[in-house]
Amino acid sequence: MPVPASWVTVDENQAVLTLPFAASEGMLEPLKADKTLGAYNWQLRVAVEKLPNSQPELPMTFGNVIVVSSGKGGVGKSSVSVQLALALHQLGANVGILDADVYGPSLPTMLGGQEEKLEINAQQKMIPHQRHGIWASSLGYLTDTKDAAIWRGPMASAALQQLFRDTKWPRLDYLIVDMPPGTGDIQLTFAQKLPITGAVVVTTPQTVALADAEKGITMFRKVGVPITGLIENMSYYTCSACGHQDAIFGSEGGLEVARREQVPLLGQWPLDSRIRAGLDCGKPLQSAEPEHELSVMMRNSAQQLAIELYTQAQQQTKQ
Ligand SMILES: Nc1ncnc2c1ncn2[C@@H]1O[C@H](COP(=O)(O)OP(=O)(O)OP(=O)(O)O)[C@@H](O)[C@H]1O
Repeated sequence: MPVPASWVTVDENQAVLTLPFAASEGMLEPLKADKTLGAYNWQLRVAVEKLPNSQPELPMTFGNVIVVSSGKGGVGKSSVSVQLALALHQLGANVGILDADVYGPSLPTMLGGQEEKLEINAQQKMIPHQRHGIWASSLGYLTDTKDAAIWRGPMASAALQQLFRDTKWPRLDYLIVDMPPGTGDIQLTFAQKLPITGAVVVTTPQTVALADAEKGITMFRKVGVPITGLIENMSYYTCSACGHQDAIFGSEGGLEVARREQVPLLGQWPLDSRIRAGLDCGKPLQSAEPEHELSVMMRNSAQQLAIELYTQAQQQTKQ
C-alpha cells in the first residue's frame, strides 16, 4: 500500500515509519530497498488507530472489534480466531479475544489454562486471562465446560452481551470475537447491538459451507457491519509422505464466494495436523513456533486483515 508522508518521521539518519494498524517489519522492505530512502536507518512503530464501528453512539472502549463468524459449524472458526488474535499480537498490537461461542466454548482448550477460573473484581467485572500475550475471556473459564450447553436460547444472547460488556479489558487495539456458528437470533442480536468494526467469515471450500457463508455475509451487511474478508480454511491437505496435495473439501469454493460477494480473500489455510495438535494442548502453533511456515502464512492473513480493516474504514468515512 502507498505510504503517506505523514506516517514517516526523520531525524538525521534515523527514520521511523508509524503505522495505524498492526504490521510486520516486512512493511519496511520497500522503503529500505528504495535508492534514496534506503540510506536511512528504518524503524517500525505500530500505533493502531481506533476506527469507526457499527454503533457510533456507543463509547469505543474495546478497541476495534472484529467478529469471526461462520454460517456452518465445525469449519474452524475458533481455530482461525485464536491464530488471528495471536498473529495480530505478534504484529505489535494489544489484543483481546472473546469466546462468544456459548454453546461450546473452546478457547480454554485452545489457549490453555482450562483449570483457571476468571476472577471478578469489586466492580463485578471479570478479569480476562492473559495467555500467550493476548487477553482472553470465555464462559469456559467461568462455568464447567460440561455445563456450558445450558447457556442456550434467550439466556445465551444475554450471557454473551454480559460477557462482552462486563469483562474488564485492558486498553486493546483489537478485540477478536469468536462468534457462535450460524446465522440465527443470537448472531443477529450480537451483530445489531455491539460496536463492530468488521467481520471475518470463515468457510471451508465445501458447497454446503459456502451457502451458509453467503448467508452470514448477507446477515452482517443487512445490519451495517462491513465484511473485512473471508478465510477459506481446510483448503487442501498435503500428504507428509509423498507431498501430494488433495482438495478434500473441493477446491477454490471460498475464492468463488469472495469474488461473487466482492470481499477480500484473506487466506486459504491448509488442513494440517500441526495446526490442530497445538490447539488441542493449549499451545497454538502461532505462539509456539512463530517462524514455522504455517505460522508465517497465518500471520500474512492477519496482516492483510489489519490493512483491510483500516483501508475499508477510511473509504467509508470518505463516503
Ligand atoms: N486448518 C486446520 N487444520 C487442522 N485442523 C484444523 C484446522 N482448522 C480447524 N481444525 C481443527 O478442527 C476442529 C474444529 O475446529 P474449530 O473448533 O475451530 O471449529 P469451529 O468452526 O469453531 O467449530 P464450532 O462450530 O463447533 O464452534 C478442531 O479440532 C481444530 O483444531
